[in-house]
Amino acid sequence: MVPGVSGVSRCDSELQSVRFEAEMEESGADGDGPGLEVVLPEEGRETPRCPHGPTLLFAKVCKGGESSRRFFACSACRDRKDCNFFQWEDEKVSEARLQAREAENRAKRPGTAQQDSWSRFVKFCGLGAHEQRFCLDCQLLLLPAEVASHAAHSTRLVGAAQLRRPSLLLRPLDNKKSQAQFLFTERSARFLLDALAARGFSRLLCVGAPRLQELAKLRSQEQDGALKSLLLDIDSRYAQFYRPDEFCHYNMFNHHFFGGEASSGVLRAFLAESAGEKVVMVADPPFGGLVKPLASSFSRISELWRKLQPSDSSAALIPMVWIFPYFFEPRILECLPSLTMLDYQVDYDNHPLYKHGKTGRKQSPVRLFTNIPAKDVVLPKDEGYRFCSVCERYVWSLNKHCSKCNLCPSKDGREWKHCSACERCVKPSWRHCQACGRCALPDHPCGSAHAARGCFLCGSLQHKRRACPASAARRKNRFLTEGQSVSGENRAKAKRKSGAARRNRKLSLQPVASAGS
Ligand SMILES: C[S@@+](CC[C@H](N)C(=O)[O-])C[C@H]1O[C@@H](n2cnc3c(N)ncnc32)[C@H](O)[C@@H]1O
Ligand SMILES: [Zn+2]
Ligand SMILES: [Zn+2]
Ligand SMILES: [Zn+2]
Ligand SMILES: [Zn+2]
Ligand SMILES: [Zn+2]
Ligand SMILES: [Zn+2]
Repeated sequence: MVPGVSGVSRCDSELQSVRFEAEMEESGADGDGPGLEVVLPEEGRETPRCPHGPTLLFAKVCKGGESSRRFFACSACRDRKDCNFFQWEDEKVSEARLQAREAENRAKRPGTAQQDSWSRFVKFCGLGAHEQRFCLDCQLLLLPAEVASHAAHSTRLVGAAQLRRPSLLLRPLDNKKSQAQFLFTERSARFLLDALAARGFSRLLCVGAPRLQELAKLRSQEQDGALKSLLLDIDSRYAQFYRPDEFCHYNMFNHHFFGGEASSGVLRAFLAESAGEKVVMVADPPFGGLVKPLASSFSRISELWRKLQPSDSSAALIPMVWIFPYFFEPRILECLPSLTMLDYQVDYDNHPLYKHGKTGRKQSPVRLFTNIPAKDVVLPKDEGYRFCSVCERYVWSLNKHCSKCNLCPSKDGREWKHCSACERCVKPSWRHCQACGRCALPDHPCGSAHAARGCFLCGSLQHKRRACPASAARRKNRFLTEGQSVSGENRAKAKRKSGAARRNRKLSLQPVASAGS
């Protein structure tokens, strides 16, 4: 059976959404407003399942804090083509439909167990050089008996070097033709590995970071296996290249292991063996904005790690590096307050925009969020980073320390300037507007409702939605909420029913994080 490439669809709209967020951020919009929210249920409450594991519960937040009829949808796929699961929260589902759904979930579950993939790989490695064929159409290493059935496909010979670099061999996942599976440049991957090795970490848990895993493995082979790594990723093509203890087919939006107990046991064993060895998690999720479900999964990994540590361990979170755009900083810190954002700009080989060395808008917006003390993560001087002894962290060259704010204020890599009226540093393109009483872009809609916009829920100008007491009360209800965009016919139906389809289409590109300014 051909290992399926299970739906990784969040990424295509990510590029759009990241661009849009950058624009929104530039315009000073803060991302508060009406939107779809993910509601993480109380522990123990089961949600219906799609082929990608437990679904998430979505609610549309309306003005006044009311939320509309809630529905379940796929946690991993944004595109209906990849997963069209839809169910109203209060919908009664017939036994027949439940059974049909079960059958569909089973059928769509990738059929190749990790162990089978590994024995195929061992067989493949034992073949002669002229027999080692990879099918480009099916993205599959072919055993001799399978070659005939791929005769009409494009295939190529692969050697040991390619087998060690699956991220170069496999086509980066995309959908709607935009590049989606953004792979680290050698510069960024090498920096991460060096920085973590310098802190004494010898076990690397790569969540959604296949290239980091393969470079860690190569490095380990050069260093007598000193570095151990485990990859958790939804892209099951990687199963072809790794031992069962090196890869788990995993959904990071709901902490779901497609391989069941056997697979979650691999993570447990990896974390358990780490007693005495320092383990670090590096996660590079798609930039879609599901911060709270991600934080929840990372917290569950942390919980497992903590239980396996010697009893004197009091750390709440596993040492981690969460790689995400800087404008998600408020959202990430709201969920995991022990993380700090570092100035290091992560760049990607196959990203059309964000390349190292560019300036202004072309700089990568992707940063590291970590609970490793910032002063211990040495950012490379030759790339333009320096140490700020007041802030006790390494910062980007243009991030100048402001003595009035007493910090290095820049988030986006540009040099920010202090506004004495606002009593804070702002982006270089902003000007202080007397009418609005705050800094904004020169062409902002001055004095309009937009400029003076207060809390979306209660209308107060004193706070934004996230700080609204109404919103806090909702959270007290032991639900976590999260801005999220959803697409798909069924979901669009839900929006139309609530009379907001047009507005929400706009919202599907709306930032869920504030600009951090
Ligand atoms: C932005 S790419 C990061 C790749 C990383 N920069 C590297 O070079 O190793 C996102 C990764 O997350 C994976 N991914 C996407 N959705 C996922 C999900 N729901 N659960 C787990 N992994 C997912 C993708 O397959 C991809 O490998
Ligand atoms: Zn699904
Ligand atoms: Zn094929
Ligand atoms: Zn400083
Ligand atoms: Zn300042
Ligand atoms: Zn100002
Ligand atoms: Zn104004």
